[in-house]
Amino acid sequence: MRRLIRSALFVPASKPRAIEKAAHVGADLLILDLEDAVGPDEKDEARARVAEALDSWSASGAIRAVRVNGPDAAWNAADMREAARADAIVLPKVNQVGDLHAARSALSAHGTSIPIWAMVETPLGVMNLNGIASATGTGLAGLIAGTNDLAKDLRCTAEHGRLALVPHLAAIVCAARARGLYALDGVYNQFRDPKGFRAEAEQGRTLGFDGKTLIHPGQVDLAHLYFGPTSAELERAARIVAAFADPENAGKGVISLDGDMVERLHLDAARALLSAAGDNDA
Ligand SMILES: CC(C)(COP(=O)(O)OP(=O)(O)OC[C@H]1O[C@@H](n2cnc3c(N)ncnc32)[C@H](O)[C@@H]1OP(=O)(O)O)[C@@H](O)C(=O)NCCC(=O)NCCSC(=O)C[C@H](O)C(=O)O
Ligand SMILES: [Mg+2]
Repeated sequence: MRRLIRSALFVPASKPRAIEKAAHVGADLLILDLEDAVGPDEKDEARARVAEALDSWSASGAIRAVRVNGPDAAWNAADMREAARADAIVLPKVNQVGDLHAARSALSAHGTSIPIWAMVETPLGVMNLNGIASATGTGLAGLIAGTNDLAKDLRCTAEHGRLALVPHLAAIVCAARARGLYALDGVYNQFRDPKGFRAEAEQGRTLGFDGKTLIHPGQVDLAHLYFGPTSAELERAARIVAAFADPENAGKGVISLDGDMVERLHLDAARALLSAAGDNDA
């Protein structure tokens, strides 16, 4: 059963202090960024830090990923070589399924089959979601909404509870769910505004995202709070499992629990939740 990924912290590879700090912040996924957080003049120095940064995160318990510069960038080939050391790779601005096949080939040439996370952050990427999400043979693990780039390219504003982005976010979740992939929400830029973060995290959870991408360590605990599971959800799941295990309910398709109708699909969801929570505790 798959583990929970509630928090995915971007860590600029150009910031040694942030790399050091990231090892201890408790994020489920750490994304060492070689792309937008790193200025053009810092790229080579940042890339040279990848191996050491990944090593320094090996005891963190997090999945360690590297976000490379996109296939059109001059830095891409060198980035791919270093990223092949990670547990996973994050590809920015995925426009079509061919981008995933190209990345898979490059990673194979470096002798690795690490999972790929695709950032959906262009109008073309949203339009091609079906094909992108169907590319599970490329080792695709999840979709990540890139809300800053998407808002820029759509020329929409990120106001009114992300009104203009919501249809695209829902499409990303739907594509991920249809193919059994993770779906992670975009970042919240106002990193000193916990109230605004809470509202956006709640919205992301409501839309069905598994977790949220983050830019600051102060956002990790809040992401875990919103992308749960809460202790009440865990207790409820345990009660559902226990109820179906009761010999009185043996073979039943539907039972009554605390005034609710509970079906076997709820039992499956309860088992998945308990298993994922157990994996993260391990
Ligand atoms: C946003 C920041 C530039 C703010 O930096 P700063 O003002 O220095 O923050 P603090 O002083 O509050 O930092 C406190 C300590 O925390 C460490 N820190 C800060 N950020 C991180 C981090 N991301 N990971 C790990 N540690 C971090 C500082 O080093 C301080 O440590 P200490 O000295 O011990 O107290 C900064 O937070 C930042 O650079 N964040 C990441 C920005 C980033 O990665 N951007 C690119 C990814 S987002 C994106 O591209 C999304 C997508 O593509 C889209 O299109 O939407
Ligand atoms: Mg982006």
